[in-house]
Amino acid sequence: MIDAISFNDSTLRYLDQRYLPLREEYVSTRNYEEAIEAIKTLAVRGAPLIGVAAAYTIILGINSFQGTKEEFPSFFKSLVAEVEASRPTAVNLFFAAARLKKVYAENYETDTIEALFAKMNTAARKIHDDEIANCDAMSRHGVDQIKIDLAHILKTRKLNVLTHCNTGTLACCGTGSALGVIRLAWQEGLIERVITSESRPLLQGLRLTAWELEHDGIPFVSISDSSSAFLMQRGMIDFGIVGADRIAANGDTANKIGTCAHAISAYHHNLPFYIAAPVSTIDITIPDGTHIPIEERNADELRTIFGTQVASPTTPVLNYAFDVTPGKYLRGIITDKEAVVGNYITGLAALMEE
Ligand SMILES: CSC[C@H]1O[C@H](OP(=O)(O)O)[C@H](O)[C@@H]1O
Repeated sequence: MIDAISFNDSTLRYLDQRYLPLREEYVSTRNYEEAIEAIKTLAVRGAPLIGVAAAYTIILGINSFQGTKEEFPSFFKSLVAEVEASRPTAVNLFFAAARLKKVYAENYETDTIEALFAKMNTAARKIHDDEIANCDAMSRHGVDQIKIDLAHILKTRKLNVLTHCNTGTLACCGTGSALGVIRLAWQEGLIERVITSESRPLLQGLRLTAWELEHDGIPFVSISDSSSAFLMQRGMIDFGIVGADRIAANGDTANKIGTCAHAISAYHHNLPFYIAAPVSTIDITIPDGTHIPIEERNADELRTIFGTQVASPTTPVLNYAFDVTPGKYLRGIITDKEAVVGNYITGLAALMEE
């Protein structure tokens, strides 16, 4: 499997996704500020992987601490705040920070600094291990749901699936969320072809998902984001499945910009459209998608294409990195615990109580 991120010998190592597929460049760092910059610039990206990167970044930070035990609380508080400010939408980042803050709160008074740091290291590694395991569980639940919902097509042929952005190993550490479902469905002989939309402006679909699918030998074709409705109209897409950055209690889901258009088109053509995301992406504290903070990114991400100026430097731009798909457009939300279909308010609440 692709080695997207690892942490050994107090060193964070990651595959810099900004240069894929043309360059496979690994970076190793012990500097937490460099790690924060890697999250901000999408050198590492993808909601689950951002959570893992955030956890390891906090470990790099505490490893750099030189003060006394009494000085640690204020250092730790500002360190976590810096990490949490790196990207606002993917709730996994905050989930990971909360896990480490919990270790701190439960052990600071009683432990030595060394013992506390060892427990935080263990917690960070567990977040990583859990995200890898989540992929396998999500894939199983997702394929089982597809076999139910698309049985009428599977009687006579394999399926063509649309996916958006990148939700594979580069985003999830394991086999992937939506791409993990697609990978397992391919292994089980259910997939004819994957259609991956480019995912402007940073082209996670055209660059990263294409690279992962090519790596696996899975047949695919890349399309412009605006092509999906036309392909659905022509019967070239049987269902869609994408990842998520934050899922509200009612199933409204924030994901890469462009997702909502795909979902509405699928709904119009009566095609199933799924979200695949670990439970660590569900934010049960917010009732609906209007409460999800949507990251706005630098205008030059639109005005240029990987360093080449394509629009006037003064062109006004709106560059939202995510949009929110209302739950009513979703056939199901596939998680590592189960596939939630139908009433998301009760289904997601029940999931969080398990
Ligand atoms: C399973 S990754 C979830 C999510 O993360 C991506 O965003 P980004 O590339 O900006 O980190 C995209 O929204 C994926 O669907």
